[in-house]
Amino acid sequence: MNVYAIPLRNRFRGITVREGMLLRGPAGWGEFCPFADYSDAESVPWLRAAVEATEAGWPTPVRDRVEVNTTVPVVTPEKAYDLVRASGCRTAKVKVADPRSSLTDDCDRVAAVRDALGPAGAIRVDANTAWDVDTAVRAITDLDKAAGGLEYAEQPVPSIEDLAAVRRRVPVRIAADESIRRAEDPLKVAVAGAADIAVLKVAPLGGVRRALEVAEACGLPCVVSSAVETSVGLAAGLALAGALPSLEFACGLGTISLLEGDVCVPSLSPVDGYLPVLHQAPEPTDAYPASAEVQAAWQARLQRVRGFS
Ligand SMILES: O=C(O)CCC(=O)C1=CC=C[C@@H](O)[C@@H]1C(=O)O
Ligand SMILES: [Mg+2]
Repeated sequence: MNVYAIPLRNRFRGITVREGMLLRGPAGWGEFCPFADYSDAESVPWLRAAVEATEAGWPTPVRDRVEVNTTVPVVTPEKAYDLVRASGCRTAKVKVADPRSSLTDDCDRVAAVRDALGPAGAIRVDANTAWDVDTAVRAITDLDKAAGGLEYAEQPVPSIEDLAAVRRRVPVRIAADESIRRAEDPLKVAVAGAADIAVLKVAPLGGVRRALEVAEACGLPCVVSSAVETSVGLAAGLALAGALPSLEFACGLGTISLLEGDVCVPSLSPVDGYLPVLHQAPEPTDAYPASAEVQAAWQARLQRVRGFS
């Protein structure tokens, strides 16, 4: 059992260091890494996903590689341009609506990403629930213009009803992320009608098999996205993307470059915009060990979450 602490290259989701635990079992390695804002109860699916990887392994895939997007944090337009060019990806997901970034900043970042991708590239934005309906309509309209066309806007507003309201008022596709991953029962979320695309993350949904059930239940095209894990957790995301019956859009699994380093050598880093579907997570090294204090805190968290399940 390893506990890692890996600095992020740029602040992302309000964090500057990614921490988590790597667990090993008969089927291989799994990753347990709920973000700090997930309660013990909310972390139960994250543990189930790790245990699926260590005890059961993953279902047989139907494809052997997955196209991925590069993820652009809240950075300057120059940096956004360089990140996209360096990624080799044809799709970029741009974080917007951060408290440290105005709509004009967001439009400038998105325009720089268009320059970097060229006209054939696809740009999606993710507002992580930050807007109300009117703000979302205005912002999506402006961002769509700055991007020369958006592929979709991810979770512009918090509630399903508001997603539906925004969707009726903009010509851009709407994707649901938090509405699914933070729902009490993701199998029962009625996103059809409120969104065009479902974003699925293996860990908060409780594993690859469970995420496949959510995909079937929601009846929407799916995009598999990471929870900014090491290559061990990314392999689980790739197992889901590999097993989905159909996959129309690039997946948000090209996130290893958000971290300063990885526990696996080589890393699951996209080549020419694609990642391979693996049958098991790659073997981690003990790189980026967390301090004794952080290790103890994760051991305690694991025990508490085990007690919940
Ligand atoms: O989807 C991607 O391109 C990368 C993953 C990503 O953006 C996220 C991962 C984990 C937590 C999130 O705040 C964020 C998201 O909201 O999609
Ligand atoms: Mg999102």
